[in-house]
Amino acid sequence: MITTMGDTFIETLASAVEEAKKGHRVAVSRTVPLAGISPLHFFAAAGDAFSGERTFWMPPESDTVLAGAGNEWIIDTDEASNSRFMDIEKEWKRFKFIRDADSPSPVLMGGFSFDPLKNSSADWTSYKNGRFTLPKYLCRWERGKKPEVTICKVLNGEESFIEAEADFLGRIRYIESLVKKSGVASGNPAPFEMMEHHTDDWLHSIIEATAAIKEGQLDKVVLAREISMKSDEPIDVRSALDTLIKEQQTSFRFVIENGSSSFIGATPERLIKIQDRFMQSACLAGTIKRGSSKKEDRALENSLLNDQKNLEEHAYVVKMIREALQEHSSELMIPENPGIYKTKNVQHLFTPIEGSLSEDSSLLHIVRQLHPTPALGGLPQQKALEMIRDLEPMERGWYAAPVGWMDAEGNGEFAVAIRSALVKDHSAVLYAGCGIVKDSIPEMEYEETKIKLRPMLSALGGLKYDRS
Ligand SMILES: C=C(O[C@H]1C=CC=C(C(=O)O)[C@@H]1O)C(=O)O
Ligand SMILES: [Mg+2]
Repeated sequence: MITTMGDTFIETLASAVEEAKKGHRVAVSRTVPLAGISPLHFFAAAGDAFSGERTFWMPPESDTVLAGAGNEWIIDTDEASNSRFMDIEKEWKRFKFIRDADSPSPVLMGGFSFDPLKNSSADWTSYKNGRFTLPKYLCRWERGKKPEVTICKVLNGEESFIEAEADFLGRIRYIESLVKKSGVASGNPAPFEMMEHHTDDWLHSIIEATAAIKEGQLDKVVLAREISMKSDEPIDVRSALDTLIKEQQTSFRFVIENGSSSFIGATPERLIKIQDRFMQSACLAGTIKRGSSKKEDRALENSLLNDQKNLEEHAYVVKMIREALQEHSSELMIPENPGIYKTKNVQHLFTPIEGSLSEDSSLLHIVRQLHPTPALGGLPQQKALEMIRDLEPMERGWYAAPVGWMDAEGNGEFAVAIRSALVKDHSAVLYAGCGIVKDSIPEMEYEETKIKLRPMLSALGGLKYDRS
């Protein structure tokens, strides 16, 4: 662990202080090694000083894990139109980033609401229609590299070099103190009460949706429902995250804290990843359960690969993402037929889409263009959104919306926040939805949502629940 500032960083900091005095919005950062601390340990240990200001991102295969603590800066928006995406990008680009040559770019972590035109629930108010944090401390565990932490400070133009230096030294000491803290053991989740809401209305809405589809009003709509949990004790997000890390290894495990709320989930569905102007998206739609033996699992996989209703659900997603990404890439690579993507609880039809990003495009351009894909909204997009507004008895908040991270060099990744829950104090709301096409059968879609609720139910401490 490095305890001094280092000569080159002193120069870097001095020039940052000067730039800030000229009126630039400067983010100065320094990256130091981070030895002996796992992502979960960091998340837990940072809770003492930064509860409500932590973020966590662990993709499938855990290639690059990010954990942030402390809100050094917030970029957020209440904008209800699609310009919310570019508003965030514009604010991010206002920063002048100053860092040592070998230090990676600072990272912004956060996400967007599903539908700004139906987003007034008090539970979600603080999350807004777009909200990102620039963490004070951003830890990074990258496969094949030593873990490190980027300490980031936004200068206000009034600080002297001496003040800025003292502040940085204090932050380096804070990181050292975290490493020494022992990991907090997970307790067993407390007993809880489960409530399922509007089940009959939800089942009826599927009948209405299939009727509208058969009339030709639209091709597909994704309808979601929520269940809520009340516990005798405050819900332990750290322990839920621990379970998701262990049980949901093929999903993006994320936490976005915001004051007393935590949005947590394990979603298998990537929306878009951009690394060095190469983009990767994924179509994930069409679902079947896992088998209890290898043989049964393969049989279920085969039946999903040949099931017309699920293939139709999936094909609309491929069609829309292909058309959207064609505008941002000259050559896209898309397999002709879907494959299978497995999580602990379900199997999905899966089509990856890849290509290089055209010059004038950016990560948030693509997020704006794709959200919501027909895996979360429907087709045509606007008609499906209207139907969701009309038929769903709840507000989605950030459920099924893009969450992720981006750096200052155009790289980043967003997933869609399904298999997720909003946790606050003693209660949690869990969400699950299903792609409805003309042949959807309400009871079967209901069973599908039950399987999709399992990862979060397991993480929060209960696997079973009964319909009320
Ligand atoms: C909307 C959800 O799942 C989507 C993603 C994959 C498969 C889906 C399906 O088969 O219906 C859904 O489109 C959810 O889990 O809440
Ligand atoms: Mg489905």
